[in-house]
Amino acid sequence: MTAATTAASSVRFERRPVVVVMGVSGSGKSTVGAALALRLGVPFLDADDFHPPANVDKMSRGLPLTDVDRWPWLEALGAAMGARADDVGGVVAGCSALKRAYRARLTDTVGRPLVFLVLDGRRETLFARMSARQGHYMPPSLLDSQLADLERPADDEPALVLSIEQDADALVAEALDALAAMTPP
Ligand SMILES: Nc1ncnc2c1ncn2[C@@H]1O[C@H](COP(=O)(O)OP(=O)(O)OP(=O)(O)O)[C@@H](O)[C@H]1O
Ligand SMILES: O=C(O)[C@H](O)[C@@H](O)[C@H](O)[C@H](O)CO
Repeated sequence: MTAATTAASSVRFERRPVVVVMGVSGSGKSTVGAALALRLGVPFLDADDFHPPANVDKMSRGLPLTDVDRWPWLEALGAAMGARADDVGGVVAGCSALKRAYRARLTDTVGRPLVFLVLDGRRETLFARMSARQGHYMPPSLLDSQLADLERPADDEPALVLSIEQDADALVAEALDALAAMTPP
């Protein structure tokens, strides 16, 4: 079942949803975000594609990113989200957005109301999914640093929380239901 924060209950989009699918590595941001964007008929932006090579190199070597590494990356993603939202009225991005300050920076850069869809679940589930995944630069050894950095959205942040202990289709269906209430008919 979807849990919505108080702030999320008052979000209304002018045209189509502007969404950040967030969570730690392995939570399903790319999988769920891409499927959700397809169903909404809006572009999908994967934050993985916005990292400078130095960030990817660092993560590949098993080193967690710092705030300094993440600010320019968040700003680049936020700017691209704002441009897509201006063009087509909505956009879905998949981005870890682990800390409150990162979400605030993204929101400021996008320059319009957005909703954070939080993919949350057990460490065991996350570790198993990261370990089973092929050909991704992010090693499972970085999961604990991701969980240590994670600040779950507070009640005054516009967020919907979804459990990853269900399949991706069910997650997308829940997200569509919740977003429908925020979108004009
Ligand atoms: N709800 C789900 N049920 C089962 N498997 C899933 C689910 N969501 C994602 N997966 C699988 O788990 C793995 C991690 O998913 P995905 O790559 O989408 O996560 P991510 O949050 O984008 O990770 P990263 O931040 O590291 O890029 C993938 O192999 C994906 O197929
Ligand atoms: O904030 C971060 O530490 C990074 O963005 C990571 O979360 C990766 O981008 C991604 O999750 C792995 O693919």
